[in-house]
Amino acid sequence: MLSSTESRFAVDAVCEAALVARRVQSELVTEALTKGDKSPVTVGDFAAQAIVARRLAESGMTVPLVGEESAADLRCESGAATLEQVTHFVRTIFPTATPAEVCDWIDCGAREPGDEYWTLDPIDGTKGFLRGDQYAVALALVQGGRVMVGALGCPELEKACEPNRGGVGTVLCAVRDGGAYWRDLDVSGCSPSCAWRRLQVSGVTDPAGTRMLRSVEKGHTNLGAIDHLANAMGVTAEPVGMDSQAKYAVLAAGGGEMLVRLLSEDRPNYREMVWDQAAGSIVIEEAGGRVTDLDGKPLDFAKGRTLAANRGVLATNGHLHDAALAALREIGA
Ligand SMILES: Nc1ncnc2c1ncn2[C@@H]1O[C@H](COP(=O)(O)O)[C@@H](OP(=O)(O)O)[C@H]1O
Ligand SMILES: [Mg+2]
Ligand SMILES: [Mg+2]
Ligand SMILES: [Mg+2]
Repeated sequence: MLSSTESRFAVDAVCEAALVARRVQSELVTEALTKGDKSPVTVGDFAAQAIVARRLAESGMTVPLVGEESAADLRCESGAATLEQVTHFVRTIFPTATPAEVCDWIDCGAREPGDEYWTLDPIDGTKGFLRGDQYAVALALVQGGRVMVGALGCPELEKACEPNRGGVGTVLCAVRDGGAYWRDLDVSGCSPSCAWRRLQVSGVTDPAGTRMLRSVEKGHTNLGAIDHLANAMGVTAEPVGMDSQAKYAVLAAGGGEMLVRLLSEDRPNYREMVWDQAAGSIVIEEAGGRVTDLDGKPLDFAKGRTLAANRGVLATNGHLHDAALAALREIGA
């Protein structure tokens, strides 16, 4: 099942980082810095990237890491206080870590994607994290432009199959041609639910019965066009807003049939980042679903840090994919 070196590494790393992120969320939820693209980054994002990068270096795997965050802003004087906070949380895992080491570990993620790479979103859904909603630690191994292993740590997802908050959180892992599985995130008490359970997408085939999942942030998608799409498909249920790749987990577990990332009106030329899609897409595919861009093309992870050859993302339980692509064409999305 999930016995390869790579899948065991991915699960252990996302669990460790997700539990630290959860600790940051309970003790210190605040926007630490604003990045060049005006997006927020928190102590949790930096700490999670430092921890996963350090674990990868220790693992002996020589595959480069492509991570979302960089330590450049922590290395300046204005970032010193944030760096101190980040170091405090990294020391809960690596007690002797120094601020300089923490910066170096974070910057291990600055590598360019080649034929083989790990890609990390240390906190996907940072805006959800700041609001106290869903977020995920997402880690995936890409080879030859295809995702081969993916793991998602979702501290606020109670069960994979429902979009509800709470509980001990959820971890998911998928291996190409090996299936997708989930279990509780925090198994420190190791109850019976620390066993892996197979993920299977929903069997719904009638487009009218589609439960749609979408971003909460209107700047990350196009809410008006999602409503048009729902009308074109005859969907009756209101789309459910959820931050992060936690919504990919819900789709993979059969708690929804479709998720769509439409291009926002203010950034129509936006291209998805590899770490925002890699882990979530293999989890859905290995649960029996289908993932393409808005034109029906497969996601191509061999084009650098972005999915430069793809426009947006459409993921479904497979049964509804062609109907969704037809509706996307009909509304001109
Ligand atoms: N204009 C845009 N269109 C689509 N996605 C965007 C975007 N601006 C930022 N994002 C991405 O949307 C991700 C969150 O997705 P969602 O809205 O589904 O939670 C962010 O990940 P981070 O939170 O890791 O930065 C960010 O990379
Ligand atoms: Mg971000
Ligand atoms: Mg992200
Ligand atoms: Mg992120």
